[in-house]
Amino acid sequence: MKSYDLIVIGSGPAGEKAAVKAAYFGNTVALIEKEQAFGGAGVQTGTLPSKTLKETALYLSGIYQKGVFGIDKDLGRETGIQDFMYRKNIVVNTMDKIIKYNLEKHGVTVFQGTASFIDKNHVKISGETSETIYGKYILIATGSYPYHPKNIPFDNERIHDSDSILNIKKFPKSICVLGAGVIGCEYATIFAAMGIKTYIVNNKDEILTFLDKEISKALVTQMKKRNISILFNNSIVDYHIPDDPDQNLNLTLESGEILQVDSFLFAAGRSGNIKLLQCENAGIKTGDRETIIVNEMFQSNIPNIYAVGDTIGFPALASTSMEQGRIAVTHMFKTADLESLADIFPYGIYTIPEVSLIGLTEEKAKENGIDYNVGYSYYRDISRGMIMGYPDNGFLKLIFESKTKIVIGVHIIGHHATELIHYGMAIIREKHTLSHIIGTVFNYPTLHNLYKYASYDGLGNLAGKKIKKAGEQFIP
Ligand SMILES: Cc1cc2nc3c(=O)[nH]c(=O)nc-3n(C[C@H](O)[C@H](O)[C@H](O)COP(=O)(O)OP(=O)(O)OC[C@H]3O[C@@H](n4cnc5c(N)ncnc54)[C@H](O)[C@@H]3O)c2cc1C
Ligand SMILES: NC(=O)c1ccc[n+]([C@@H]2O[C@H](COP(=O)([O-])OP(=O)(O)OC[C@H]3O[C@@H](n4cnc5c(N)ncnc54)[C@H](O)[C@@H]3O)[C@@H](O)[C@H]2O)c1
Repeated sequence: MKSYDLIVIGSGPAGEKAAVKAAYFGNTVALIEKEQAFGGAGVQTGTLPSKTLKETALYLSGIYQKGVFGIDKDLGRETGIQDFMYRKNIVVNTMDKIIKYNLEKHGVTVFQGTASFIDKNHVKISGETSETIYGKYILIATGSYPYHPKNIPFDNERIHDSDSILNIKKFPKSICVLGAGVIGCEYATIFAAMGIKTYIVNNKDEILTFLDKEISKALVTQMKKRNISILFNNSIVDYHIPDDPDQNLNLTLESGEILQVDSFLFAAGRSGNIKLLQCENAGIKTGDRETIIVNEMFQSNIPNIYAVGDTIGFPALASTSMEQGRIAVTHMFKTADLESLADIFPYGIYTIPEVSLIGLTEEKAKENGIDYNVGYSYYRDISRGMIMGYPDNGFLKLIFESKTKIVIGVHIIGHHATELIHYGMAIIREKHTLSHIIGTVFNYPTLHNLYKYASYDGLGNLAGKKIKKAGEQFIP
C-alpha cells in the first residue's frame, strides 16, 4: 500500500496551497481530486469565473467609459453569449493547468477519484480503478456546494444555481436572483450591466448584512439605478416552469404576487461537501450545514485529521481558505512559519460597483461603546476620480477613535474598492492615525488620495470646523 506523510482531499484553494507547502518542506504528499478539472469552486465554479464575468460585463457594457467619453457603448445587447463567456473560459482553463503544474513541480502525487475514509489513516480512492492509501496526516479540503432546497425544481436550463449559471447557452431575457448575499448581489449586477432586467428576492430588509449600513444602502441605490428591482422581506414559495420555453417562469412570491421572468438563479446559501467522505468511518465530528468541526489550528477531534476552507464554514472565502491550508500544514509538520490566521482580513465584494471593508462598521463601533468619529471622501472629490469620470458616485468612509484618531474601520464603495482596501488594512493593523495618513505622500493623481481627503474630513468633523463638506467641491 502506498504511504504518505500527508493526504490532501480536494484541489481547491485550500487543498492546493496546503499540498505544495507540505511538499516544499520535504514531506511526501498525495492529493485526491474527484473532478477532472482542478481548482474547485475557487477556479472552476465560483471565485475566478464570476470575477472574470464581472470584468467582461464592465468591458462589454462600457459602464466605466460612459463618464469619460459621454457615450453609451450599448454593446451588451449585441454581444453573444460566446463573447461573454470567452475570457472566463480562458481564465478557468489556464488556472486548471497552472494548478496541475504547481502540484507536479512540487512532487505532489495526484490521484483522480472520490476519496472516502476507511479509518483515521486510510483513504479509499474510487475512480476508474479503486485503491486505498495510507496517510500519517489527512487534510480535508473538499469545499462546499450550492444547497438545493427541495421545493426548487433545478433544471440547469432556466432554474439555476451558481454552478449551472456558468453554462448558459443564451442570455436570459430577464432573471430573478433569490438571495441578496455575496453571490446574489455579484451576479445581479453582472446581468444588469449586460442590459438584462434583474430582480433580487431577499428574505431580509437589507442586502449584505455584514456591511456598514451606509455602504449597503449606497449599493442598493446604485443597483436601482442599474435597473435592478430588489424585493425585500420576501421569498418564493412556488416555481412553475411552462412547457413552452418562450413563456416566462411563474414564480409565486411569499407576498402572494407572481413574478414572471425568463430565468432564475438560486443564491441563498451553500453547504459543506462532506457526504462522500464517510467521516463516520474515521470518527470525525461534524456540525451544521455539513461542516467539519475544528479547533483554531484546523484540527478535527481526530488529532491527525485536519479540515480547512469551505468545509469548516465561516468565512468561506478563497482568500482565507488558502491561509487555513498553510496554517494546518505548519501545525502538522512544525514548520513554525505561519502561526495563525491574521486577526483581521478584508471582505471584497465584486459587485458593480465594488465594495470592500476592513475593521469595524459604524454599527459595531456603536455596539462596542467606542467613542468614534467618521470621515468621508468621494471619488468625485479627487483628480483621479475626475479623470475616470466620477465612477458610481463612489466614496470611502473612515471610522476612527475620537480620542486617539486611530483608524478602526475602512469602508469603500466604488471602482477598484477591492484593491484600495489593502492600504486601509495596513493602517488598521499598524494602528495608524489620521495624522499618519495625512503625512504620507501618495502618487498623484491616484485613488489613494481618497484616504487623505477622508482623513481631513474626519479631522474637520472632530473639530466641528469644516470649510467644505465631503463631495461639495464637485462642479458638474
Ligand atoms: C460564485 C462564487 C463566487 C465567489 N467569489 C469569491 C471571491 O470573490 N473571493 C473569495 O475569496 N471567495 C469567493 N468565493 C468563495 C470561494 O470560492 C471558496 O471559499 C473557496 O473556493 C473554498 O476553497 P476550498 O479549497 O475550501 O474548496 P473548493 O474550492 O470548493 O474545492 C474543493 C475541491 O474538493 C473536491 N472534492 C470534494 N469532495 C471530494 C472527495 N470526496 N474526493 C475528492 N475530491 C473532492 C471538489 O471537487 C473541489 O475540487 C466564491 C464562491 C462562489 C460560489
Ligand atoms: N466576493 C466574495 O468574497 C464572495 C463572492 C461570492 C461568494 N462568496 C462566499 O460564498 C458564500 C455563499 O454565498 P451566498 O450568497 O450563496 O450565501 P449567503 O448566505 O452569503 O447569502 C444568502 C442570502 O440569501 C438570503 N436568503 C436565504 N434564504 C432565503 C430565502 N428562502 N428566500 C429569500 N432570501 C433568502 C439571506 O438572507 C442572505 O441575504 C458566502 O458566505 C461567501 O463566503 C464570497
